[in-house]
Amino acid sequence: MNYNKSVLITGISGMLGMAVYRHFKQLNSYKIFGISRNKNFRLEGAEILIGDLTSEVFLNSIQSQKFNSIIHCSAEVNVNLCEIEKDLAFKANVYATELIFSILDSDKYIYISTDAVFDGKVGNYTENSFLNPLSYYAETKLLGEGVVKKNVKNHYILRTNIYGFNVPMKKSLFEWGYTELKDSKTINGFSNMYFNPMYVGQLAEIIEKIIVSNIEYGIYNVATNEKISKYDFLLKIKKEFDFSKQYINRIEFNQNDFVAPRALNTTLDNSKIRIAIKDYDFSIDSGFSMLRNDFHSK
Ligand SMILES: NC(=O)C1=CN([C@@H]2O[C@H](COP(=O)(O)OP(=O)(O)OC[C@H]3O[C@@H](n4cnc5c(N)ncnc54)[C@H](OP(=O)(O)O)[C@@H]3O)[C@@H](O)[C@H]2O)C=CC1
Ligand SMILES: Cc1cn([C@H]2C[C@H](O)[C@@H](COP(=O)(O)OP(=O)(O)O[C@H]3O[C@@H](C)C(=O)[C@@H](O)[C@H]3O)O2)c(=O)[nH]c1=O
Repeated sequence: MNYNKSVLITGISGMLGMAVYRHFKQLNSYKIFGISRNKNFRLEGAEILIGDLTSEVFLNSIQSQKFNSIIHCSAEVNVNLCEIEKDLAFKANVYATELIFSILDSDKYIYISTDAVFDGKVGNYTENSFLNPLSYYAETKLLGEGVVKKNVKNHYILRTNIYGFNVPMKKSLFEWGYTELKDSKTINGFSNMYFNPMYVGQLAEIIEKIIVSNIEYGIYNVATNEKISKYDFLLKIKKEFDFSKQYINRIEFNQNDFVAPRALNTTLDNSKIRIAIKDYDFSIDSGFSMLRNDFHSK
């Protein structure tokens, strides 16, 4: 098949990368490229380029390829690990971003950032709110934003907080909550930690809408409309997947139990993206219903 549009997805084997791949694949109108370090990684309908994004040699080897869009989903997302292994975090989240955005050629670039660039003291942050990352992971993601702005004008920086799942399951928030409840374990849910969780399938759809639109380049908060505590989010998982017998302790987050500092209220004001992308359902319930469908058909 001859496609006239191409998209490169970094971190295509990851939670968001796979959701983005699945979305673009079913559109059937894009030539899809993906980058993974895993030599055995294959995906139907995608050309997988094997390499490490921290390798200048690798990126130079694919430099002659021109893409219509690059969606940079790769990162080291283990927040506690980033706090301890700072070199690894810097290389994966800042240096790799510098190489990608300075070496690879594309009409549009998308960088996935995080709500953790804010310190969570007030919440309801806009794109212009005061930035104060608490953890080293969050600091590297913010440094990544700087690298993007420095290298290319035609960029979208999307600050978000996402949930989803990998096959086989890994350790992200939904995966952890689901697995613990399935194994009949009692878990602790933080009642004083707030966010606007967005399902990776929702974010994938929004990314496509951004690419095909001509909305202004820059920073966008891509979050759901509603604020929810992490405790209530876990309760939603319990309800949605019918773990009626399991118990979730409603407790307050205690920083002493965590290696890396965490922010308490990273809720984002999503007005800018809602005005730019009209007629999209930014509700948590819509994301959960997509999750339910994807999870049962996995
Ligand atoms: N998960 C979350 O809760 C949130 C995530 N984000 C952001 O969303 C984005 C996607 O996160 P998510 O999908 O959860 O992450 P995952 O860990 O699921 O996927 C990231 C992928 O990046 C790839 N990768 C990491 N380092 C390298 C490297 N040096 N070279 C090549 N590939 C590399 C890995 O693929 P492989 O091993 O195949 O090479 C991995 O599968 C990230 O930018 C993250 O910061 C933002 C807010 C919340
Ligand atoms: C929310 C929560 C987590 N936990 C435990 C289990 C969970 O795996 C671990 C970490 O929680 P979280 O996944 O919510 O927190 P964290 O690892 O800080 O998640 C972050 O991920 C990175 C990639 C981001 O970019 C951020 O936006 C942020 O959501 O803490 C609880 O015990 N109870 C809870 O209520």
